[in-house]
Amino acid sequence: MRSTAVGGIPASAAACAGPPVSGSVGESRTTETGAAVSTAARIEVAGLSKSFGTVQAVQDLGFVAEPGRVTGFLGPNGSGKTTTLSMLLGLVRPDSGTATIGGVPYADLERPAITVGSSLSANFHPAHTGRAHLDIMRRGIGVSKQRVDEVLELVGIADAADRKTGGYSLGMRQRLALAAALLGEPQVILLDEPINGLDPEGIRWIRMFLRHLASEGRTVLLSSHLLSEVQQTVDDVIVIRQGRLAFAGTLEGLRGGEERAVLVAAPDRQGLARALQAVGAEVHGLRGETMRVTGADAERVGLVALQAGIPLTHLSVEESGLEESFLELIDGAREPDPRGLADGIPPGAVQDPGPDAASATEGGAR
Ligand SMILES: Nc1ncnc2c1ncn2[C@@H]1O[C@H](COP(=O)(O)OP(=O)(O)OP(=O)(O)O)[C@@H](O)[C@H]1O
Repeated sequence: MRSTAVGGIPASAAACAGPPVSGSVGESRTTETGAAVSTAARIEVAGLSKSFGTVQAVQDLGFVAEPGRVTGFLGPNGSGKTTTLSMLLGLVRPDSGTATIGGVPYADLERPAITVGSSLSANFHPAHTGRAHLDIMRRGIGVSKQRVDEVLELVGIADAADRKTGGYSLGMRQRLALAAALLGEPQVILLDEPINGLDPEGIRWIRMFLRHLASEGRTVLLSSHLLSEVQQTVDDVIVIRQGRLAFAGTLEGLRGGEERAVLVAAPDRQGLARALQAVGAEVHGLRGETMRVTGADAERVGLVALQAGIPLTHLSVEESGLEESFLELIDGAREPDPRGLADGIPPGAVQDPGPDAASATEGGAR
């Protein structure tokens, strides 16, 4: 079957549907679009630590990334994201702790390259064409030649398939890395900085694409050092700082659950302020021509103005303090949020560290 794509998104869920995940069976639920979700594709990291010489790259890290959701794995440069992803993929052996997929370490998965797709070690030979690169990879994991054409279509680089990757732009390389990750139709997709280097159209495309993959019940985990880069894509966020968990939970949780103020402007500011205070709202003064109001949502503010006969020239909800919360977490000004942490790590997520958590080479995260 050759997949048809509309705006880069597969026309049907079947276009990218993959085989069931090997490993533990687990409970099942459905996504908002009705796709089946199995905990067999859940990523769980518990008590994970890794040092390189004197550098403690990852320290007692624990989080869960759920199937059917896009999870952003965020932290500044050098905070341990790649090391963690490498441990999940069995490329780096943890000093302690576990990193599992459906409860099973990568190296023990029945068909690891089919269960998990990753862009982590995306190294393209500059003299190879995109198609040749994918063809070598598909032989390694044992999928059909036809699948190469399918993934080239899916990621929108079919036209460049027979050009050498040495001439690819960064955006094209990102798409090729994603194509490689999708070759085995995996239920779990790990992407290292997939948005970096994409143009605005590419960013819009990858956001829709990743959301589509999650809507099919897949687990999508993507790293980034910029919240702004991923905040329109992710459902959940994991923030790490100096190798330690700083936050795990939903975007709303990261925002801190704080009320978002309403910004309102009217020629009769005094009258509007009085009318709002009369219903218990707080008026916090002016931002230019605009008043900042809490204790009433935008609908209520509009209604109060209408009832007072005061025409409005502006009514909006204040931008959230999401970026500020994130920056405070990563520069250490905000303490790790126990509410967020509890959100992200269900009871029982912590497991005994197993000596065989990774069997592969001690190659390092780079
Ligand atoms: N193979 C290695 N040998 C020595 N130190 C390493 C190795 N891999 C990673 N480190 C160190 O571990 C720390 C975490 O690095 P890591 O690459 O995991 O961070 P990161 O969050 O992915 O950073 P970036 O966003 O810059 O890619 C850094 O101090 C890094 O220098």
